Amino acid sequence: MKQNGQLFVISAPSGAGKTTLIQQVMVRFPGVSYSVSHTTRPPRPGEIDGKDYFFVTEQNFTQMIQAGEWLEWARVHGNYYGTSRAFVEKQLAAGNSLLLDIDVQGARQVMDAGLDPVTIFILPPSIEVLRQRLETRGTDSAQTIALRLENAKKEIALTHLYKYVVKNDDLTTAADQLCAIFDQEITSAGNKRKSSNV
Ligand SMILES: Nc1ncnc2c1ncn2[C@@H]1O[C@H](COP(=O)(O)OP(=O)(O)OP(=O)(O)O)[C@@H](O)[C@H]1O
Ligand SMILES: Nc1nc2c(ncn2[C@@H]2O[C@H](COP(=O)(O)O)[C@@H](O)[C@H]2O)c(=O)[nH]1
Repeated sequence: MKQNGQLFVISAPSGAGKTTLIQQVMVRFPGVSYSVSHTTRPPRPGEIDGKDYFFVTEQNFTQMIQAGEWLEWARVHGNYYGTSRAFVEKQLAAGNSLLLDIDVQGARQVMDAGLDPVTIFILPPSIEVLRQRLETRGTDSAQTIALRLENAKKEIALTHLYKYVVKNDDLTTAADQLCAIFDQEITSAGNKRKSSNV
């Protein structure tokens, strides 16, 4: 596949703050588009179909697995999530850069797909802080929070797979660090393109 755009992959345990941080990156880097995932999870209050996720049935999702339509997919915290292969390939071939907010299982599939992603893991200050953030957000049941915290420990054990790790303790500091990574990677890809054109 011809690839001119850059692919950024961000993963984090649920509640670490990646959605909050990604919103800040999107404002500061309008040339990078957010890849809207598909999920079988029910929408949270305020979530919009087509903006936050494409909300699909389990039947639709599994049909798309069989048809090979996912670039990556995974069962995360009891629901299916996936990224459309056609969407990503079309955007990258058109020279557009994309940001994927996906879990560790999906990130591993993208790392193996030959798309040379810039991989970033957002780390919470501690499991206790993660619990407080999920409880304060108030979007998940106690049972869901317990499951997400258990999964967080397994995800944090895999941070070594990522090129960058950003700890989200103070929000402004973490957002600045994340933006510095985007700045550096976009500049470096631009320099590579220039030198290959000489
Ligand atoms: N640095 C921070 N300090 C304090 N609270 C924060 C910080 N970053 C995010 N939060 C809050 O923590 C909660 C979880 O953040 P957010 O929804 O962005 O997490 P997430 O990683 O996207 O979770 P999920 O994967 O479940 O969607 C939110 O209520 C958010 O406002
Ligand atoms: N493998 C994939 N993981 C995804 C995708 N979209 C989101 N996610 C991850 O799922 C969890 C839970 O998200 P939530 O919105 O239900 O809190 C989180 O880690 C996301 O990063 C995807 O397309 N593929």
